[in-house]
Amino acid sequence: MNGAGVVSIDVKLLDSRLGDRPPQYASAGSAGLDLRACIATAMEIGPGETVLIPTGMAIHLADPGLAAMILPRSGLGHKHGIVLGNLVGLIDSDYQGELMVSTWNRGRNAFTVQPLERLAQLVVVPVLRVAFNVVDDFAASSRGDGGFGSTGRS
Ligand SMILES: O=c1ccn([C@H]2C[C@H](O)[C@@H](COP(=O)(O)OP(=O)(O)OP(=O)(O)O)O2)c(=O)[nH]1
Repeated sequence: MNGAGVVSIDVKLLDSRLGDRPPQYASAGSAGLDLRACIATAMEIGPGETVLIPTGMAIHLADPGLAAMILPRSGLGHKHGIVLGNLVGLIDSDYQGELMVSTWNRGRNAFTVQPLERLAQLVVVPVLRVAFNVVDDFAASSRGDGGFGSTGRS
C-alpha cells in the first residue's frame, strides 16, 4: 500500500480499445471501478437470458489477503434489470485470466449492450483467511443457533 492508502495491482489490458488506461475511480470516494463490455458489436440480451461478457482486462491481485468482487451497476440493475447471473462475481487473488461479467437480463424487455459500455463494477476488498479449529461445543453466545427471523419481523 502506498502513502495515499492505495494498493498497487498488476493489470493486463487485453483489448486495444481500452488504450493504456486501466479503469479509474470516478471520484475520490468511489469504491468501484467500472468494467466495460469488450464486445465487437452491440449485443441484445433477451428477457431472462444470461451471457458471459469479456471486459478486456485481467488483474493479478497476488496477495491472498485481497479479493475483488464484480457487482452490478445500480442504474443498469434498477432501470433495465441488467444484473449478474452469479449475483456477485468473486475474483481470487491467484486468478490471472480475463475478468468476465455474467450478465443476466432479469427484466421483461430485451436490452442491448453497446461495445465498451460500462457494464459492471469491480471492488477490491481485504480478505481474512481462517484456519478451522474443530470442536464439539462452542463457547456460549447470546444468539446461539437462532436465525432466519428468530427475533421477529421488526
Ligand atoms: O463473475 C466472475 C466470477 C469469477 N470470475 C473468475 C475469477 C475467479 O477467480 C474465477 C473462478 O471463479 P469461481 O471460483 O467463483 O468459479 P467456480 O465456478 O467455482 O470455478 P472454478 O472451479 O474455476 O473455481 O473466475 C470472473 O471472471 N467473473
